[in-house]
Amino acid sequence: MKITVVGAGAVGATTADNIIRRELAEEVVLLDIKEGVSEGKSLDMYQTAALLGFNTKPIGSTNDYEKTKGSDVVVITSGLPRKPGMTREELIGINAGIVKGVTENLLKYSPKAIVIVVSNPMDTMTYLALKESGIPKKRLIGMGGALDSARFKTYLALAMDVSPLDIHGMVIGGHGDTTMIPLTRLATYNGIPVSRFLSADQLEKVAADTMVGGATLTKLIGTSAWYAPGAATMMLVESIVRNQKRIVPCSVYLNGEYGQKDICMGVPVVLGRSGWEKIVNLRLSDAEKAAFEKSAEAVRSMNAALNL
Ligand SMILES: NC(=O)c1ccc[n+]([C@@H]2O[C@H](COP(=O)([O-])OP(=O)(O)OC[C@H]3O[C@@H](n4cnc5c(N)ncnc54)[C@H](O)[C@@H]3O)[C@@H](O)[C@H]2O)c1
Ligand SMILES: O=C(O)C[C@H](O)C(=O)O
Repeated sequence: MKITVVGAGAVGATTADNIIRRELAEEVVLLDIKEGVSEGKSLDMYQTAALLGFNTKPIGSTNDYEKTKGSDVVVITSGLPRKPGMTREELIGINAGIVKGVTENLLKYSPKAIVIVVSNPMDTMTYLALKESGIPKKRLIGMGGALDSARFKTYLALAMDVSPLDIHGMVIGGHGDTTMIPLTRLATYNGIPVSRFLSADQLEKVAADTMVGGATLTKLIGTSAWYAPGAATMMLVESIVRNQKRIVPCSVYLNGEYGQKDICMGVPVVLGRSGWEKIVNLRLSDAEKAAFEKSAEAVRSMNAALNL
């Protein structure tokens, strides 16, 4: 198994680090345009092997795609992160060009790879990667819902003062401050609805905090987050390479599912060795359906800005 991560910045390096620690491949290539950075970070990571005990080898590459040849899974994290006060959508101008070029290069050397898009605005970058590359839809996955769901579970666990491990819940819709849909109605504490433990006001606050989870961290840190994004991306890679068939909300191309066509946005999918294997059809309430439609409208208007 060979995995490539493009972008050796905060998210890319953290993703690669998590992947090698869990030995999800024999080789992990980390590629960046900045001279020496991916080589340096890869060597630094490999120097933890003797301390942490793993055998996966990280390989750095300064923009040399030959080294990525034959990758089974490729992850795209290259692109600008937002600064405090910005929306993810404001990154579209610069990141569209980066994602387009990187996708082309990756598929030239790894035409059969499963592609995971992380760069923001993620749903639109996933759509762009699909339209520009023509890659089969089941091999293209946008990472956002896994992270948003982890934040949702964390805020629920904090409000209930319990372990996040015992919380189950999903966030679907777009990966934007106003487009996410935390599915509070379906969230449980080991199978027991969370509404048995938290008031409607508390649940509303958890949902609101989840939606601005990325913005909150960006304001605190000065740039966007990387620990949970890197772990969430690794979790997608793990479900794919170990064929775990986990159900994870991911941004995938919809062709009528959830009432939407020709758009990539977050819905629960089963992730296995061939990519996303099927879309799980949740029975949404009328309010959730309306929120999904509103979210799709916003994602669609962002896609229109690509002028494809
Ligand atoms: N989808 C999500 O849930 C999620 C979560 C966190 C971050 N993000 C997004 O991921 C992206 C990266 O965030 P970050 O914090 O790692 O940023 P960063 O600035 O730390 O790293 C980005 C890296 O991309 C590299 N890069 C730029 N153009 C490139 C190219 N053409 N080829 C190869 N590498 C190139 C840069 O040199 C830099 O090292 C941002 O767009 C951010 O908004 C998405
Ligand atoms: O918030 C951001 O801009 C980065 C990422 O999408 C996140 O949710 O952490």
